[in-house]
Amino acid sequence: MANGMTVAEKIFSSKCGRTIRAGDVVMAGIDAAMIHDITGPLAITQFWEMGGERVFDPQKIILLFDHQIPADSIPAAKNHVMMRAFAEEQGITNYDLREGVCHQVAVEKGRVAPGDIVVGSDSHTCMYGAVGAFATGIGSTDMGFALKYGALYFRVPETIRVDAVGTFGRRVGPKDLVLRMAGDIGADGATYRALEFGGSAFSSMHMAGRMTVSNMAIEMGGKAGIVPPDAVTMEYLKDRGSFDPVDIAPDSDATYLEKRGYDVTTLSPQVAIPHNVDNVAPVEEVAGRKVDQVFIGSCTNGRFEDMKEAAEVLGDDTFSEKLRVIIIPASRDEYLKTLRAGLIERFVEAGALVEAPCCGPCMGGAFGLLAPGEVSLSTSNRNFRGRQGSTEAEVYLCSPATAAASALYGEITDPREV
Ligand SMILES: CC(C)[C@H](C(=O)O)[C@@H](O)C(=O)O
Ligand code: SF4
Repeated sequence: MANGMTVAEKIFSSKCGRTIRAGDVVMAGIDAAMIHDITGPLAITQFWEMGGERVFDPQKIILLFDHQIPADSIPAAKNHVMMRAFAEEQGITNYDLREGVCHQVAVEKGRVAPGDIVVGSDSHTCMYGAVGAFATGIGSTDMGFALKYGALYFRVPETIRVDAVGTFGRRVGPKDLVLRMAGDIGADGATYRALEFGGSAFSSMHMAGRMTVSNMAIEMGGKAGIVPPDAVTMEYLKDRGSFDPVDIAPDSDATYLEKRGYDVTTLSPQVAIPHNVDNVAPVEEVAGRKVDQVFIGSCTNGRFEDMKEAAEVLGDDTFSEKLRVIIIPASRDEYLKTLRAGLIERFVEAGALVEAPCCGPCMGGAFGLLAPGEVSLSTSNRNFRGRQGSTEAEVYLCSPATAAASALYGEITDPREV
């Protein structure tokens, strides 16, 4: 039997100071805990109900506002007031009303380090696996406990290893790869497993792409989605904080529950078809379907690289008048990069509604809701019934390139043909 360890086993072993294997149940310390404007108030209430007076470490709590910012209702505004009062009372300084989507901000501000164990009261917390953290979403009761004690019980997950080799073709990229994975693994195929990503296609992938892939681990049921840290990770993190080097590279003889391989050279743009994230087909199969709204943004695909990908497809053209195009860089930093590159002007000129950093229409909470019968094409991560408004509406998921190409014609379009 192999004796080597996976990244997840290495992270837990290093945190617990002894050998930890998949299947072990351990109480592990938390390096960071993230709450946002929707789940934060619930977690804070749980914290109080557990007799919480002071949080375990104000420096390790991250508090962000993104789902309903600016407030779209009086209850949302009250939540914001409660969250701010909590931050001030507890001396939490890692909080900001203006920065953007929680996951993007947590990573770009250097709040998460390789080898960390991080929890967030949001399912896409798994995105921090892109910098080599074991990061996972938890419920509000667990978060109340984590805020108070700074530790939680974990059952260390078994790992599914996914290797990708090859070079992406023109206008094909990480989102197409992760949609294909979701199609193959299934929406519950990795339930309570860690996904560990590797291979040459990952080594040469920018951090934005790694974040896209790790972000969607939960869409396969994954507890975590980890890209072992390498030179690309350290380069990304170098100006964002000081990080101790950690040796968490998986062993060559690590025990995996399953191994999967992809050659991205032959991958075509992929689309998730309503109403399941694993109902995935190559774009050719759905090309021509009429679209009423295109959304380019979210924690999945709201980074500058995504904006650039969309802008390259747009070129000097104009978006179709037959649909609404909503573009939202995921954070203030990503917005500024997009602005300074002249892309905001280009998008607005082309007819897009460019909004300030927030979750936007991703989960149909704040704005950009769909009417019955309407069709959305979105670079976000979920397309279940009712996700972006009416339960009678349809949501397709795709890459920024496919979204931009489709926005040009008002129908699902293969970006390689633009
Ligand atoms: C509101 C929050 C609990 C939710 C999540 O956990 O993912 C949201 O961010 C989403 O994408 O559906
Ligand atoms: S952008 Fe979408 S998926 Fe990401 S945290 Fe916000 S609502 Fe959730």
